[in-house]
Amino acid sequence: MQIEETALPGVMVLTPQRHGDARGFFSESWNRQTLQAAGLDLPDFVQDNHSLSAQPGTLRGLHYQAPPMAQGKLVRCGRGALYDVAVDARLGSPSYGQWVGVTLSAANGRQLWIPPGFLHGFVTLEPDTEVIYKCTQYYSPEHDGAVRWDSVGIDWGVEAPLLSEKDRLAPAFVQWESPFTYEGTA
Ligand SMILES: Cc1cn([C@H]2C[C@H](O)[C@@H](COP(=O)(O)OP(=O)(O)O[C@H]3O[C@H](C)C(=O)[C@H](O)[C@H]3O)O2)c(=O)[nH]c1=O
Repeated sequence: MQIEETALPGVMVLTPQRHGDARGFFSESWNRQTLQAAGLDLPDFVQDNHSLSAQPGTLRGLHYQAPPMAQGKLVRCGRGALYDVAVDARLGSPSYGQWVGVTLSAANGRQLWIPPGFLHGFVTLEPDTEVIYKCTQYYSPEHDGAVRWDSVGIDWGVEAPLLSEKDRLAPAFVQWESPFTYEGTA
């Protein structure tokens, strides 16, 4: 397991080992002990999500669930490729409003760990991209929210992405009141 920090403290890139042979490869996509041995102790996951986006240039985000249903997410790509983005939304954080983006693909096997308190969004880079992610809290529509994709200064690499109605109507980051507060940890 390779663990890399990003420019945003707390947001990490995890790349599990792949055991290749003439058939293809085998990889343990999630193993708590492996991460603990590497010094990374993530919270428990309670829900796995899986989405398919048929068109490249599909953008889902920027999303969050407010406390007490805030979600940490471990995101990976099952098919295709995506540019995955996290934004620090914790009021009082030294990196508040800052973002980081990582290309995740079925080919590179990279995963992005996004702690609670961060907005999450992605834009797909290939047709029929499938995104699979583990969440540390259950889905709660009452706590679900969105911030406009183009209001944080993120370089998505697309001008006119395919958006849901919810994402089209989301408030801009500067108008949005974050429900998250920074607690002095990464
Ligand atoms: C998130 C979620 C959604 N749903 C239902 C609700 C809707 O009927 C349908 C599509 O939901 P939504 O349009 O919110 O899906 P995305 O736009 O992919 O949203 C997700 O994409 C971003 C990038 C995320 O990080 C979040 O997990 C989530 O906000 O699935 C569920 O049944 N369970 C769930 O956990």
